[in-house]
Formats: sequence, structure tokens, C-alpha cells
Amino acid sequence: MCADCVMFVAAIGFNVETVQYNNIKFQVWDLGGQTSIRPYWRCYFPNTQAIIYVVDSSDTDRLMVAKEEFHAILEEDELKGAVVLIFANKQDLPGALDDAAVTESLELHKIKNRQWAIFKTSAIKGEGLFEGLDWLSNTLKAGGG
Ligand SMILES: Nc1nc2c(ncn2[C@@H]2O[C@H](COP(=O)(O)OP(=O)(O)OP(=O)(O)O)[C@@H](O)[C@H]2O)c(=O)[nH]1
Repeated sequence: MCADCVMFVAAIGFNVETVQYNNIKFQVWDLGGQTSIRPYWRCYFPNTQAIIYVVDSSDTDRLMVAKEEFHAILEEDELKGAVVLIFANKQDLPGALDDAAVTESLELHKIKNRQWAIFKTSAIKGEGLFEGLDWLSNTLKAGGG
């Protein structure tokens, strides 16, 4: 780990939780999305089997930024083998883009050589989350990631 990462992880770090689902024990890091902490995402790239990318489907302006950041991390060598689950979140809000529109906005069709899926979710209502985690656990069990 580089010196900056050692300092960041020791001083601030991101929240980590262990979640057991479908006989798989997930160790999940919640990497905050603020601009100032995005450079530290890379501290968590090694040994990552899956990325869960959560976007606010109602915030069309920030979806542009989300697209850029998303494709930048997919370029990372250390994340080459990781499968990707996208949550098009905040579906409960008026004007939220559906999964097809978020797929367009994030240009998901550009993803190559990687298993990925997108699900509409509302974290607040608890909708769509298990469908996404089912896909993820099945994909990992089948050898993805
Ligand atoms: N309406 C609605 N609000 C949501 C949903 N999911 C999260 N929120 C709200 O969005 C705000 C941000 O949620 P966070 O969970 O802090 O988002 P985050 O992406 O972890 O934030 P950072 O880590 O700072 O990037 C909070 O006020 C949440 O209650 C959802 O599905 N629907």
C-alpha cells in the first residue's frame, strides 16, 4: 500500500461491513462519493471482486460526472477482474431515470470483457436491492470476479 493510502486508511478510512447473503460473506466498503475523497478509492482497489456502483437516478447533472468516474475506475488494472453491479437508485423520486435511461447516461454499452448488470432501486423503500444482490452472489458463485 502506498504511503498516502496507509495514512488515509489509518486516519479516516471508509466504513466496512461484513454481510452474509446467499451463502456468500461479502466484505463491503462504502466508498464516499465526494470529490475530495475520490482519490482514495484506489486504496481499496486491490483484491476487489465486485463493484457496486450506486447512482442517484434523479440527478441528471451528476450522472455525467458519475459516468466519467465510472469509466475511469473500469480502466484500472487492479479492477480488471471485478464484476460490476449498478444500482440506479432513488427510483422513488419524481423524474428519476429508469434503468434503460441510466444505462444510456452511464454509457454502459461501452463495458467490455466484464460481467455487469443494472437494477432499479430505492434504498429508502428497500426496493430492488435483493434482486441486485442475487445477481451478484450468483455471478460470484459461478466464478465471476
Ligand atoms: N429519496 C431517496 N433518497 C435516498 C435514497 N437513497 C439514499 N437517499 C438519500 O440520499 C442522501 C445521501 O445518502 P447517502 O447514503 O449518504 O449517500 P452516499 O452516496 O453514501 O453519500 P456519500 O458517501 O457522501 O457519497 C440521504 O439523505 C439519503 O437518505 C433513495 O433510494 N431515495
